[in-house]
Amino acid sequence: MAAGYNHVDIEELRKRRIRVANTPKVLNDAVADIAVLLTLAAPRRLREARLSIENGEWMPNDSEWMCGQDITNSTVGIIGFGQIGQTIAKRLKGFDLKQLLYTGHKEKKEGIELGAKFVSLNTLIEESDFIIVVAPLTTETKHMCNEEFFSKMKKTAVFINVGRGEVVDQPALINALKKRTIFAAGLDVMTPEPIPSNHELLTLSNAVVIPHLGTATNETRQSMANLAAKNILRCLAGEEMLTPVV
Ligand SMILES: O=C(O)[C@H](O)CO
Repeated sequence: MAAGYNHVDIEELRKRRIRVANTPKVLNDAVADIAVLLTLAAPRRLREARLSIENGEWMPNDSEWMCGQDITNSTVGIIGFGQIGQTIAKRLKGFDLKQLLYTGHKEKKEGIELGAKFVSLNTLIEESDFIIVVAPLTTETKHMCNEEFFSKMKKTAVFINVGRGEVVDQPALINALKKRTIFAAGLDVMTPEPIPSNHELLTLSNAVVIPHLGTATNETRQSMANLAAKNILRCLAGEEMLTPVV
């Protein structure tokens, strides 16, 4: 029950003639919502803000205290423009911002229709105030967000990942957050998953980290289960599955 199937050995299954289906589309809205949630939470320093209350450090008389970054009028870059990427872009239109898109595939008319602009990866990294990664894990995307990537980001920029943890060279991200060469990160995915509770990533005040909750709503999990069950029944009946991978 997932859209991504990087955790499944497709070649081996193909060889053994075992059929595989995933559960795309029905989860687009829930994952896009989590992307927007992190795109708001990370720049507004949600983790740090909550901790400040617990630590008795609420400082209402300091006008600069706990200030974050505005999303309105910013430039958001989305890496990966499949169905989830498109759903995120639609939601972000409501924030009056400029959208840059990068896809390893052909430019899609849906992007142009949304008023977004397809650009090179370099342009996206250098010009974005927010970078949202929603790309699947492939041999091309593995560790795509590495030391060089983070070094080209603006110092005030925020990095969001709702795709797969392995798209990011995580030690490079941790380094950038620690040295504050980027402002913050919002992560629904990481390596490994589940992440050990004493992992360094969880100690960083400028990282909002949640445990791969992209599809975790009752409605979406129900739709995913229905789709998976329909695929199984069709497969057993010798019919084409609705969302076949193999
Ligand atoms: O790929 C997906 O569907 C989500 O990330 C859940 O695994």
